[in-house]
Formats: sequence, structure tokens, C-alpha cells
Amino acid sequence: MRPIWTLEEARQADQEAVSSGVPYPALLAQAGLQLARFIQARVPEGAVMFLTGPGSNGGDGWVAARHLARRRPVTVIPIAEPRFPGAGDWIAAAKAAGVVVGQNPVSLNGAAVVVDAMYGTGFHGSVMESPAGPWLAALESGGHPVIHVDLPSGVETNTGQYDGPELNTLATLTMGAVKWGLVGYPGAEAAGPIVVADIGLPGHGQASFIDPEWAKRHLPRVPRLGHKYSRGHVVVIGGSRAMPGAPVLAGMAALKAGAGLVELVVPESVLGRVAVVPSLIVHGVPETADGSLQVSDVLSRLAARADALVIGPGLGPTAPTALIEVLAKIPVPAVLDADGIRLYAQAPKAFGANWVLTPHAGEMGVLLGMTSARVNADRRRAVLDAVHATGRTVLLKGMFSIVGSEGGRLMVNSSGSPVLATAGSGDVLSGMTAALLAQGLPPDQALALAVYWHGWAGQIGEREQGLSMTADNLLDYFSPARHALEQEEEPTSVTYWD
Ligand SMILES: NC(=O)C1=CN([C@@H]2O[C@H](COP(=O)(O)OP(=O)(O)OC[C@H]3O[C@@H](n4cnc5c(N)ncnc54)[C@H](OP(=O)(O)O)[C@@H]3O)[C@@H](O)[C@H]2O)[C@H](O)CC1
Ligand SMILES: [K+]
Repeated sequence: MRPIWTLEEARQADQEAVSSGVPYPALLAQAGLQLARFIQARVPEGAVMFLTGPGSNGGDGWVAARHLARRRPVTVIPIAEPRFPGAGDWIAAAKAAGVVVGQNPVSLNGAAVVVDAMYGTGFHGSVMESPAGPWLAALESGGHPVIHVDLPSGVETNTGQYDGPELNTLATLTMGAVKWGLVGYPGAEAAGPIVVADIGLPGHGQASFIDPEWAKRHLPRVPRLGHKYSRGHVVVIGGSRAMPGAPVLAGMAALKAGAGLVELVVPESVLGRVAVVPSLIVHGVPETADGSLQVSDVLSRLAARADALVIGPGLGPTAPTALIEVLAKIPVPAVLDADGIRLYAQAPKAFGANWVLTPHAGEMGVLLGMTSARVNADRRRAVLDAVHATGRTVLLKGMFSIVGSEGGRLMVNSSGSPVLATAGSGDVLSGMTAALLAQGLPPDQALALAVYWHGWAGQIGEREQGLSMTADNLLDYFSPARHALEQEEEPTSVTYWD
């Protein structure tokens, strides 16, 4: 279990520790010690400068400074009067160990690393208007390497909202568990690589990262005595004159993720442009005047044969709402993506039982009636609201994608790469998800495993091809990514330090 905490859950973990007999100063001492060890490992030489705030985030800094002062030059620059519990004693001990207290005006020049211990979970408001503002501006213009304690100062704990500058961040060492602000936006960008320090706090929460061991355990095995039908039959419903390629990507992804048989159902006028991949079976069915799919008996019949559907890739914005109403009556699990989500938003009562939605922030905005900026301002809340509104499993795509399912359970994906933000990447993910649904995984597990596997494919693809990866290249990395899952490899965006 690798939990992700809200502010309330972080405070609850604190209280649980204290009521189980661990005194608060022991937690602070442990956090400071882990911070010192981490700094020593990451930046082994040179002067260390700490910027410390008034609360316990600053306290973590003072304790770490005391440990490091035995080995190297250490300066602490308090940006506000210390008010954390036991401040007087901790500060006296640090000074006795040789920590120099910086007097105004202080320069950060000469620091091998600057430690940002200004604010953590207790921060609220605008950081640029707080006493940390001028220091963040100095760090930005000086380009000093920075390690953040718990959260980059100014990042809101539950949402990731942040109005400070981008810094030369080495890492964020977060105490006990990752906070939602580090996987929200733009906090995730400000945090850089996230490292979790074990400070002896209890480790549970409503949300958790997709776990490598879990992923390995849930990968469908290919039955030795299987045939193509027993490996799962996926039908992809989509395509239009403007976007004939999207269903092909989804279909190929379903095949490469282990489905035994994949059929595409597309408007008849695009059949010739789609029927080019020999391993996919393609059906042209009746279409509207502008070349979008139309409701027809043959479409319903083809859909009803599947173990799982993908509805939406390349469907186009003009497909009729009736399409979704007809498909909703077919008792087959389905992935709704792209224009499938837009259609659903027009007919929200038409919703099949085992359907899952895979919106990006823009599509989530359509579902919830808000802008994508508002979705991204609180991604956790958006997923909870979408699950509540639909009663279904929902994936919000993007860096640190979130899978939400009934009961408010949340899973966050830590694999991935910026190369996945490319046209067709979503089609690939929806095909992969459908393959896992068709092989019998329940909706939440299929989505979580697909997003994790897809992220690994992107990560390995980026390593091999750099930033010029395209969505069809991604298919080549399903197999190495599956291997990474089988080896329980750890994504590098979040690591654990003990
Ligand atoms: N999770 C744990 O169990 C442990 C966490 N630790 C560390 O402690 C911090 C949280 O400490 P806390 O004292 O609650 O909060 P902060 O250090 O973030 O700072 C709170 C102080 O900052 C002031 N503040 C907040 N916003 C502003 C602002 N915009 N302008 C000026 N000042 C601001 C706030 O003042 P208030 O008036 O709002 O009260 C407080 O004085 C956590 O992040 C960890 O780093 C320990 O390691 C122990 C275990
Ligand atoms: K901080």
C-alpha cells in the first residue's frame, strides 16, 4: 500500500502516531534525520543553505541542519519567526552543532544546494505574496539547485495549486506519504522527482498509487490451451471521414494487449481507408450524410458479439446521440473515450452497466459542465464528482492519471512520460483497456492496469526514441513494458527512501 494523503489524512496519521505513544518531537526528529541523510546522499559536498519557515516544515529544516553541520558548512536563513513546537531547544542545539544563522541581507551564492523548508502542509494563500515570495524569486533568478521539504513551498496540499516560479528542483522529499498536491497540477511540475521518507507514520489512506506487485499479479495470463475467442473479443466502434486512423490504433492496441480477436465497426465510406491492417477485421456499416456512424441493426449485432467494446475513437463530433442509447442496452462492458464521452454527456441516462470513461481534462470538463482549467485545479475532486455523477469507474488522464471507482476509492498512476501527450495515445489506451475487460478484469482493475502498462510503454519508448515517439510507435513497446511489469520495476517519478 502506497497511500496518497489529503491534508486531513496527513493530520490523522500524525494523531494516530501520537495517540499510539510516539511523541510529536520524535516525528520531527525522524523527519529531520531522514532529510539530512537524503541531502547528504544527493549532494554529498559543499555548503548547504536552509530557508526555514515558521512551522514544523521549518522545524524539519532546523533538525536536518544540525545533523549536517557536523560534516559541512551549513547556514539557516529563517524567513519568519519560528513557532513550531520546541523551537527554542531545537534551534539552540543546531547552533551548538555549528549551524550559522544567516543575517539580512543574505546571499544564496556559494550554496551547493538550497533546502526549501519554508512551508509545507500548513500553507494557504499566494506564496508570492508571503514572506517566501522574494526568496523564490531569488532562487529562480539564481538557478540554485533546490531540495523541497514535504512540498515545494506554496503548493496547496490537497490540490497542487501553486503560483510560484519554476525552480531548478532536484527533488521533493515528502514525509510519511505523498500528498495530493504533489500529484495535482501544477504542484507535480514544481515537485520534480518525488521521494517518500519513512518517518514511522501509519500508512493508510483513501487513495494509493498503482503498485508494481499488484500490477504483476493482475496481468492476464495467456491460456496455453486457449483459442482466439477464449482470449477475448473486442469490437471497436468509431471512425469518420476525418479520423479513420483512430479505430485502427485502438484495435491494434487491443490485439497487442492480448485480445484474441478484434473487429472494427466504421462508416462504410471509410472502409477502404481502414481495412489496411491484415490482423484486424473491419466492417463498414450505414452512416449519416456527413459520414458518421448511424444506428443500424448490423452495428448492434456486431457490438453484441463482443466481450468488450471501445466506443468513440475517431467517431467525430456529429455522430447521433441515438447511437449511445442503443449501445447502452447491449450488456457488454465498454470503454467510452473521445467523442464517445461527448455523446454520453448529451444522453447521460444512457449508460451501460460495465462502462468506463477515460476523459482527459477537456472531456472531463464536458462531463462536469466546467472548464478544463477548473478540472485541473482540483483533479481529485473532479474524479470523485464524475464517479458520483455516473456511478461508474472513471479515469482522468494526464501526468499522474487518476482512476476513481464506486465508494470513492482512488488509484493514481506513477508510470508515464511526456511523449504520451500525443495524438492517438488515448486511442491506444482505450484499446488496451478493452482488451483487459475482454479478458475478464473488472472495470477498475482493467483501467488501473491499462494506464500503468501504457505509461510504462511510454517511458520505455521515450528512452529508446526520445521525444519523437508517436502513438503508433507506442504499440512496439507493449511487450517490453509487459516485461517491466513482470519484473515489478519501479517507476522513477515516485521512489521510497528508508
Ligand atoms: N506529517 C507529519 O506528521 C509531520 C510533518 N512535519 C512537517 O510539518 C509540516 C507541517 O507543519 P505546520 O506547522 O502544520 O505547517 P507549515 O510548516 O507548513 O507552516 C505553517 C505556518 O506557516 C504559516 N503560513 C501559512 N500560509 C502562510 C502565508 N500565506 N503567509 C504567511 N504565513 C503563512 C502559518 O501561519 P498561520 O497564521 O496560517 O497559522 C503557520 O505559522 C509538514 O509539511 C512537514 O514538513 C514534521 O516533520 C513532523 C511530522
Ligand atoms: K517546503
